[in-house]
Amino acid sequence: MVSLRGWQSFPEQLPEFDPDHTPETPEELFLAWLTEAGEHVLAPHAVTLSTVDADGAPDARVVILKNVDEDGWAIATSSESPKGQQLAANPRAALTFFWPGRGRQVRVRGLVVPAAPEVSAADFLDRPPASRAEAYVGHQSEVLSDPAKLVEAAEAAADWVAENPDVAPETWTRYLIQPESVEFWQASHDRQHLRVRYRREPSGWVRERLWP
Ligand SMILES: Cc1cc2nc3c(=O)[nH]c(=O)nc-3n(C[C@H](O)[C@H](O)[C@H](O)COP(=O)(O)O)c2cc1C
Repeated sequence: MVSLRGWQSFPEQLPEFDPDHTPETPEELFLAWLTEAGEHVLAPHAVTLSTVDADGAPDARVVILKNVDEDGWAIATSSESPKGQQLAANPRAALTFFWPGRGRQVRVRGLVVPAAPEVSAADFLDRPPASRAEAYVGHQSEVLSDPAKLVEAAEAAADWVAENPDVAPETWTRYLIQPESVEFWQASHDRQHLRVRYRREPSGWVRERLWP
């Protein structure tokens, strides 16, 4: 039996965070934390996307954050994937970033809207050819009973992309998570972890400290 005790969670030296002096918007603070994390950890833009299926059961997987601006926090995937179908039925999601090397977590909850088709197409065409071909392979999360079929489909997808470099599949979708709340969590070695939540109100963002 592997012992799960005694493993170190965070480095000795944790970054500074002053919860009483935060920017007005969560996007500003997030981008500062993301940039800082990028100097220390791999894939700082990898994020757990949680959705809910038609039976109300939660589901979660890691995706890549593509952008953050006033339109929302962007991720991209196939609308035919399980997560795409879940978002069509229930357009709510959570994003969870965790950067152990910085002792930081960011949690985003909100509504999800698909970006305009031309934005999704631009997202797709911006991908390297191998990533575009990967998307054309399709069948994401279906059972693969014969691995030879994947090799065949990958070759056909690569040929298709080479012959159609300007075409994007209609199913490729950029989704925008529009936050209702964003919480920042900073580990502290005295266990009085610092938490600040931004909550969207009609008048703007409300910032509040949370008990750890
Ligand atoms: C680091 C990392 C990044 C990933 N990025 C994406 C992504 O941006 N889009 C995507 O559809 N899947 C991405 N995946 C794969 C997903 O985690 C998942 O396996 C796949 O999308 C199927 O999810 P679903 O069955 O819930 O739809 C990534 C996986 C990892 C580990």
